[in-house]
Amino acid sequence: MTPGARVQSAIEILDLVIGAARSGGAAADTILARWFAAHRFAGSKDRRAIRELVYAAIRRCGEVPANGRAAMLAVAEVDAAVAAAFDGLGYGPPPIGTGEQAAVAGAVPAWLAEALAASGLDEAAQAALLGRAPLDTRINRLRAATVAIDGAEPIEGLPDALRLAPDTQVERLPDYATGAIEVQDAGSQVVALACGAKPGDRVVDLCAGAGGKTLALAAAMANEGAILAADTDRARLQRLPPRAERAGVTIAETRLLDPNREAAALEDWRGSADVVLVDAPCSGTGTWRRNPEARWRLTPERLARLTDTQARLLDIAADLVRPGGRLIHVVCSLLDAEGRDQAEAFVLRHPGWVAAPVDVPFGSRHGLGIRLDPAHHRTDGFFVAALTKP
Ligand SMILES: C[S@@+](CC[C@H](N)C(=O)[O-])C[C@H]1O[C@@H](n2cnc3c(N)ncnc32)[C@H](O)[C@@H]1O
Repeated sequence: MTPGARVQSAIEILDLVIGAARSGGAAADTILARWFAAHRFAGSKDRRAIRELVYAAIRRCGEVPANGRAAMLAVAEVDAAVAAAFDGLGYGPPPIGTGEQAAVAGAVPAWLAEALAASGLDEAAQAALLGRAPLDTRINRLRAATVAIDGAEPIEGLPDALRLAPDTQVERLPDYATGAIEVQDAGSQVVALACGAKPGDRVVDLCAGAGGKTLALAAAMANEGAILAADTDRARLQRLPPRAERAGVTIAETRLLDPNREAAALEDWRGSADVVLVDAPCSGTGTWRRNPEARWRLTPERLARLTDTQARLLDIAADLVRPGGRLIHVVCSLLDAEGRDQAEAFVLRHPGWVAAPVDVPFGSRHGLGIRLDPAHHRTDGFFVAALTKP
C-alpha cells in the first residue's frame, strides 16, 4: 500500500472508532482486528503502519474528533510524512483544503482536565497519561525460581518484576508457555503487594475480571489458603481458570455475581475474609496509555455511575472482612472522586475502620492511601488504600 492509502485506511478506521466511542460500541483494537480481517490486501507492514496511524490520532485528540479525517489532520500538523500523504493520488486522501479544520489537539477532554488538576496532576503528569506504556512481566514463583530473558531489566523494589523491550513477543517466549512469567504492569504488581496476603489467608478478589491480580495474590500466598475470585462479567471470569492452570494456581475458586445481588451470593464469606480486594470498575484514567480511546467514552454521567458502584462495592466488601482484617480499595484512576474521596467517604460511613499504612516498594502518599502515576513511577496510574476493620 502507498503511504496515502495507509493514511486513508486509518481515516476510515477512525470513523468507525469515533462512531463506536459515541454509541458504546466495540473497542478500537476490536475494530482494527475486524477491519484487517475484511481487508486481506493489507500486509503485515501495512497493518502495523495503519495501526500506528490510528493510535497516533487517538492519542493526539483529547476530545472526540468530528470524524476520522479531522483526527488525522491533527496528526498531520506534527508529522510531515502524514501531511505529505494528503496528495489525492491513487487511494490516498484528498489534499488538505484551505481553512480545513483539524481536530483540536490535547491530552485530555476539557471537562476532565480540571478534575485531574484538582486531583494533583499538572499538565506534564496529564500528558504522561497518554505516553507509551512499557512491557512489564511478573515472574511467577509458583512455576520458576528464576527467569532469564534477553534484554529484560529489573525494576527496583519489585523483585518479581521484569521490564521487557517494548516489541518483545511475550507469547512466543518459552517462559510464557510454562507459566513462569505473566504479563502484568508493575503498578498492578504493587497493588497485589499492597494486599499483604500471606500463605494460609482467606482472600476475596471481589472484582477479579480475568484474574490478573488473583494470580499475583496466589503467588504471594505460595498457593496456600483460599481465594474467592468474583465478578459480574461472565466472559472475563471464564478466562481465569485456564490462566490459573497455566500459572499452577490451585487455591482460586471463581464465582459469577448477579449485579445488585452480590451480597446474597457472598453470604458464605461474610465476616471471614482476612483480605478483600476491591479492584473496582473505574474510569481507567490511569490506563489511558494502553487504551487511549477510553477518554472518548467517558462522560460525567458515566463517571457518576462508576463512583456510585464503587461506594456500593466497598460497602459489600466491608461485610466480608473479618474483625481486624483488611479491605483494599483500588482504582486504576487518578481522579480523586474515585480514589482518595471514596476512601475518605468509606471511613466516615463505617465508624471504627481506620486506614493502615500501605506497605509497598514505591508510590506517593495521597489522602488515606498511596498513588502511582505514569509520570512519577513509570507504571499505570493507581490509587490504593488499605482499610482495617475494627
Ligand atoms: C478494574 S477491573 C478488574 C481487573 C482485575 N482485577 C485484574 O487484575 O485484571 C474491574 C472489574 O469489576 C467488575 N465489576 C463491575 N461491576 C461489578 C460488580 N457489581 N461486582 C463485581 N464485579 C464487578 C468488572 O466486570 C471488571 O472485571
